[in-house]
Amino acid sequence: MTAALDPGEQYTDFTAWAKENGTSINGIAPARFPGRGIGIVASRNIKKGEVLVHVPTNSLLHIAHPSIRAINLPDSTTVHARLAAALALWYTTTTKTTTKTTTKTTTTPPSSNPPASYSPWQKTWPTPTDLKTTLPIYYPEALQTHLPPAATHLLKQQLQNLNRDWTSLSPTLNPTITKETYTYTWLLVNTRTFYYTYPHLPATSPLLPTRRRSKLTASHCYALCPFIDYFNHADTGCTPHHDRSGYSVAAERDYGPGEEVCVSYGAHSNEFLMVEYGFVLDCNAWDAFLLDALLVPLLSGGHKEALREHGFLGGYVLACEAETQVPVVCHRTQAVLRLLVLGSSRYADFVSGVDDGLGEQASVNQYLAGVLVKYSREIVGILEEVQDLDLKKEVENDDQEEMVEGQRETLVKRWKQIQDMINRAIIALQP
Ligand SMILES: C[S@@+](CC[C@H](N)C(=O)[O-])C[C@H]1O[C@@H](n2cnc3c(N)ncnc32)[C@H](O)[C@@H]1O
Repeated sequence: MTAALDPGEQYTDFTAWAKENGTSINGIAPARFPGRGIGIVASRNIKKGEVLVHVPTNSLLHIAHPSIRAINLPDSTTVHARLAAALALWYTTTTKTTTKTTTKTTTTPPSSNPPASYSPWQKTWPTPTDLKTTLPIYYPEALQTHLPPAATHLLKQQLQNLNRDWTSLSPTLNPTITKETYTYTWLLVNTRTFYYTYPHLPATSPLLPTRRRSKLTASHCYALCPFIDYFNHADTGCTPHHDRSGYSVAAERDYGPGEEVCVSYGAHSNEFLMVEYGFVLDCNAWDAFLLDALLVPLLSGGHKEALREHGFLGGYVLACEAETQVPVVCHRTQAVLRLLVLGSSRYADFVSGVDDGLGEQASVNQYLAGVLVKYSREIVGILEEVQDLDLKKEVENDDQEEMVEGQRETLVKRWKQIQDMINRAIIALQP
């Protein structure tokens, strides 16, 4: 069990503020966990099923909140962009006032900003440096170019989304908001929002991002939840719940005093956690490695056409059996391997269910083992390259050097996890 440390005075103030605003906190407190920032610790014995925290609807921050609605932004602005713009306005106003006046640290943001009374919460957000230390979007290019393939793809998408939001909003934003500040608040939204379907609003409401609840997609369903945003992630943790009354978290098992209580952000692989949240878990039942970068280059144009027709092009997953940690490949991978090894007619029999494909499993396994052995050798080279990179030339001072060394450590850790998964799969594929 990792020791929980006193998080500091601003967290005591924040907890008092949350309670004053109707949040009920039961048997837990914020604490600092080395390597994980702030998390939530059990302050007494907790029984499975106990509600640990409830944040009332009027303390949640989402785009239907009056303070966010008051900010005049183009209709086409995404929910993510809208929240990030609000936090950027708020952050810029507060930090500007704070630096100008040494004696007065509070500020009254313009009426379009979230209420000044939110400032005890804001003071507990991770700093820009905290995010720079962990998130691959801030890695130097030398490290970014060595990300595993699925992480590279996720980072590209993240950058596209950020740039789309910034490009559409920057002409209308207050000029004091720089791209750097907007990137920071956009990433705060990315790492701290919870899934929210606006249950306090009627099913058809002009305040819903799609006017009708039935039309909502995941990209519309974001809310910031003060206090609940201090739960760190574990692969099996408490599941946050929301309804008309607000957001809550109940214990999914018993906890002892001093134990960290985590929620699950979802069934995410370590590559997803790394790009979206800036960490990888040592033990992750949902971890997986995408084999697309290994298998797709082996396909001919005709192969790709056939796979596309059946909806089987890409998405080839190597995962681990949750209980035994034995590597397993998904059905799509079994299909593409049959196409590569046995040809189109046997592949067609397999995908149509005429043939269960078990008769040729040994030769299919052998083929995949060969592909994985080759990749395992490549990983040895990638690890050497990453460890030998001269990152000193990427930095300006000792603090930044420490930061990039931490980034390198996470990247090396992830590659070693992939190497381990691949090597275990090679063994499991042997006859
Ligand atoms: C919703 S916030 C949780 C509170 C956060 N630790 C803080 O200090 O404000 C999500 C962020 O917490 C960190 N985090 C969450 N779970 C983690 C874990 N299991 N290990 C390391 N960092 C974690 C990551 O930086 C992530 O982006």
